[in-house]
Order: sequence, then C-alpha cells, then structure tokens
Amino acid sequence: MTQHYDILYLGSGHGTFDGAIPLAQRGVHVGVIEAGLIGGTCPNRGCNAKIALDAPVALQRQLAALNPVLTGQTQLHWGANLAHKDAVIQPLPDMIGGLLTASGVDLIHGRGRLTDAHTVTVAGTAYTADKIVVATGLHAHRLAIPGQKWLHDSTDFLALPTLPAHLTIIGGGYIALEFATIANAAGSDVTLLLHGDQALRDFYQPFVRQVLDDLTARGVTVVTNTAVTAVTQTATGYQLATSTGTPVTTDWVLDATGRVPNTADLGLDEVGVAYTPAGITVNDHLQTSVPSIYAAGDVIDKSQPRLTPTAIFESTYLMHLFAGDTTAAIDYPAIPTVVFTSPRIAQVGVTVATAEQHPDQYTLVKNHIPDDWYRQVGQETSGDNVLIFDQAHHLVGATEVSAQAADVINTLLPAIVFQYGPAELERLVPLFPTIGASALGEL
Ligand SMILES: Cc1cc2nc3c(=O)[nH]c(=O)nc-3n(C[C@H](O)[C@H](O)[C@H](O)COP(=O)(O)OP(=O)(O)OC[C@H]3O[C@@H](n4cnc5c(N)ncnc54)[C@H](O)[C@@H]3O)c2cc1C
Ligand SMILES: NC(=O)c1ccc[n+]([C@@H]2O[C@H](COP(=O)([O-])OP(=O)(O)OC[C@H]3O[C@@H](n4cnc5c(N)ncnc54)[C@H](O)[C@@H]3O)[C@@H](O)[C@H]2O)c1
Repeated sequence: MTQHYDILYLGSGHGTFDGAIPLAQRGVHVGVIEAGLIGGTCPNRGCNAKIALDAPVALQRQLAALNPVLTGQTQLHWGANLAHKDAVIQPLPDMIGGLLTASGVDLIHGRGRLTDAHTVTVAGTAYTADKIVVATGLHAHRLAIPGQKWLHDSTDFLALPTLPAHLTIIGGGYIALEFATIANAAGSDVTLLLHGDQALRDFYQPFVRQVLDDLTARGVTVVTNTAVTAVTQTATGYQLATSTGTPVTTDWVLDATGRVPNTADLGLDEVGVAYTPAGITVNDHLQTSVPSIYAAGDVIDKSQPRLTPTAIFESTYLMHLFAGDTTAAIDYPAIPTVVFTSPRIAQVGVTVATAEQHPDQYTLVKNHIPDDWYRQVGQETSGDNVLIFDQAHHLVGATEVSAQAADVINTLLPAIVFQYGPAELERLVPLFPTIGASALGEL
C-alpha cells in the first residue's frame, strides 16, 4: 500500500528540518526524502564545516593583533585542522536524523522525483502527500571551458587531505574570499582570479577593498578583469589560459563561480511546476504554480540572500502555515549576512548604496573602529562601520568591516527588526564592557 503523508519534504537541509521537526511534534504526519547526507549543505559541506576550519584562522589573527603584548608564533596545521573539522561535522547527520525521527518524521533515503501533484517516487516506490515541499538546494556551478574536469568545488576543498602549495581560486564571491582566507593562513600560495574588477558585489565596496587589501598584504595575488578560458594538465600541475593572454600555473583550481538551483530531474516540467534558471517560482505563501506543491530554501527564485537564516525562516513559516497558525503571506525580516574573511564583512537591512541614492530618506553615520576605546582593548587597528537611520532616527541598516563585524551586526539586529526607538533602546542595558555595549553605544 502506498505510504501517505500530510506533508512530504524533498531534501533534508535547513529549508526542511527546522520546520519539519516542530510540525511532526505537533502530530502532523511528515516524511522527508534525502538523496545524500541528512542535514544538507550547511552542516555537512557548508557553514559548519567552513567555520570549523576558519576558527583557528580568526584566533591566529586576534593573537597577532596583540603583539607585543603576546608574542610567539602560532602555526596552523592543515591536517590537524581538517581532522578537528571532521570530528565536529561527522556526527551531525546522525544527530539531525535522530531529531527528525524522534519527533515522528519518517526518513526516506534516496533520490525523489515528482510524478504528480501529490506523489513523489523514490527508486520505484511511490509516496503520496496532501502537500509536498521541494527544498533541494543548490549545486556548484562549473565553468563550461575546455579542461572543466580539472576544476574543483567547495566540497572538494573542504576534504583536501593536504593543501596545495599553489591554489588558484576563480570567482569573487563568499566562497572564493572565505576559502582564500583559510588557505592563505594555512600556508598556501593563493591566486584569486576575478572576471570583473569587483568582488562581493552586494557589499559596500570600500569595505570589500579593505578585505582585498588585507589578503594582498598577506600574500594573496588578486588578479582583476581576467576570465579563465581553458585548463590543461601539465607534468607538475595545471595551466590556466586566460582572456588577458597571461597563463597561470597552479597545483589545484577551485571554481567558485556561484551555485545553481537543483531543479533538474525532479519532474517539475511533467507536473507543471514553474521555474527559471534562478530557481523555483513561488508566490508570497511559498506555493508553486501547482497548489499542493511548495518550495523552501536555496532552491527558490528569490531576492533574499540564499543563506541558512533565510532557509530557517522559510521552513518555520511553512510549519506555521501547515499547522494552521497563520494564513498570512510570508513577511521576511531584514536578513543579516556575513562573509567570514579576516576581517569579516557583515551587513543587514538598508544598504549604503540604497541610502546614498536616497539622501532625503536616510542619514548615514560612519564610525572608525579604532576610535572606540573598547576596540583598542583587543588592539583592533583597522575597521569601519556605517549605520543607516531613517528620518525618525530608527536604525534601518548597518554594515561593518572588522574582526568582530558578525557580533556587532547580531547585536544591532533586534533594533532594526523591531524598529526600536529611543525609549526601547534606553531599556536595553547590555553587559559592560562587551562588544554588545560598544555596538549599542553607537546608536
Ligand atoms: C561552502 C559553503 C559555505 C556556506 N556558508 C554559509 C554560512 O556561513 N552562512 C550561511 O548562512 N550560509 C552558508 N552557506 C549557504 C547554506 O549552506 C545554504 O543557504 C543552506 O544550506 C540552504 O539550505 P537548503 O535546505 O535550502 O538546501 P541544502 O542544505 O542544500 O539541502 C538540500 C538537500 O536536498 C537534497 N536533494 C536534492 N535533490 C534531491 C532529490 N531529488 N531527492 C532527495 N533529496 C534531494 C540534497 O542532497 C540536500 O541534502 C554556505 C554554502 C556553502 C556551499
Ligand atoms: N558566509 C556565508 O554566508 C556564505 C559562505 C559561502 C557560501 N554562501 C552561499 O553559497 C552560495 C554560493 O556562494 P559563491 O561564493 O559560490 O557564489 P557567489 O554568487 O557569492 O559568487 C560567485 C562569484 O563568481 C563570479 N563569477 C560568476 N560567473 C563567473 C565566470 N564565468 N567567471 C569568473 N567568475 C564568475 C561572480 O562574479 C562572483 O564573484 C551563495 O548563495 C552564498 O549565499 C554563503
């Protein structure tokens, strides 16, 4: 007999499990189909794995900043760092799977394909549901060039047993800059190839410049306006042909030119689910063109950043919708984002670019981090932030480049999301002296 569910999820990442667990705990009959590791990208080959490798890098920078208060060399050992990352990451699929099954979710292992508006088939077995949620995420884009097979992606990098002496990274996004930071700190000679003249295009460019300058000062070669046209294997490594005519010789190539939605081989065309190259088309209830089929997480075609916080918010929204707590459209809060470079760049809400285009609506306040006595404690000698206020002097946006940018933006988040005015801010009395007090003290 065909197994029937109230809700059936395709994929088990944050777009699924943050909502599926509480939904099942409320007595809803939930099934989750997963083709790979339970938990999806973020825990297994994304955020968690990356931050485990980055933690010693950030600490190394912090210690170096305290020279000559603290002296002595710290050396990053790639093999030990990788082993530590694996020890932190490897239990996660079982842990997340355990939380799902303990809450009553049926886990179905295999690749799912929609066969009609209420059915998903896995290896010949049909599962039916009142509602289906497609949360299949993204996969790495590969440059369509001769020698494509020699290109690697972020998942390959996160499992490299030894770090290449020379690493070439193509792209100027999150992955390119974060992995350049980690590899450089571990002793690899890194070349970053940008096809345009900008990196991290959605961030405030003077702050991006600070990150690129810092990488350059640490020995990373940043090459702009250069497209890679072919890769060939040589006796000792690889050679990249480029649009400028200057070849690059290297030991390993990371193609970090973006990620594309997993919409192929899902049966979307057969069942009539509309999608574009940017992902599955949804309405303001995350419902696709087929009313019984919804989508969540990175696979959605959306303007919000494709991040774990966005996927968690969407998954939680669908839980409330399916449980009957709400019938309202999804109302995204300001979603913060951070690039884990060293220094970090973080931002939330109205961007500097938007604020500068509308001087009648916004006021910008610029702060230089080393001017704050608290930041001098950790000898932060560089860094800046911009706070953006509306005409009623509510904080509506913020961006910072500094070692502590992520914590600063997290601290400011409630003020932005809940539109705190002077009365509410007066009642927020953070621990002193802390980064929270430093951040809120600027408002
Ligand atoms: C290297 C890297 C670092 C990142 N770092 C950060 C970070 O620091 N902070 C942050 O906020 N975000 C980060 N992200 C982004 C974050 O990982 C994603 O936004 C998040 O994982 C999206 O969750 P999701 O559930 O939409 O998709 P995923 O987590 O990708 O889950 C989709 C799941 O669907 C499964 N699947 C696909 N097709 C099928 C099928 N047909 N049948 C069954 N299962 C299927 C896949 O196997 C996968 O497990 C990072 C991403 C990468 C690649
Ligand atoms: N800290 C974080 O939150 C974090 C970290 C890593 C990844 N992510 C997420 O993972 C996803 C993928 O990250 P990403 O860095 O791969 O993508 P991205 O979109 O951030 O960057 C892609 C880069 O590749 C460049 N590019 C595109 N086509 C190119 C071409 N043909 N030749 C050369 N360069 C080209 C772009 O200009 C851009 O610089 C994003 O959705 C991001 O949100 C987030």
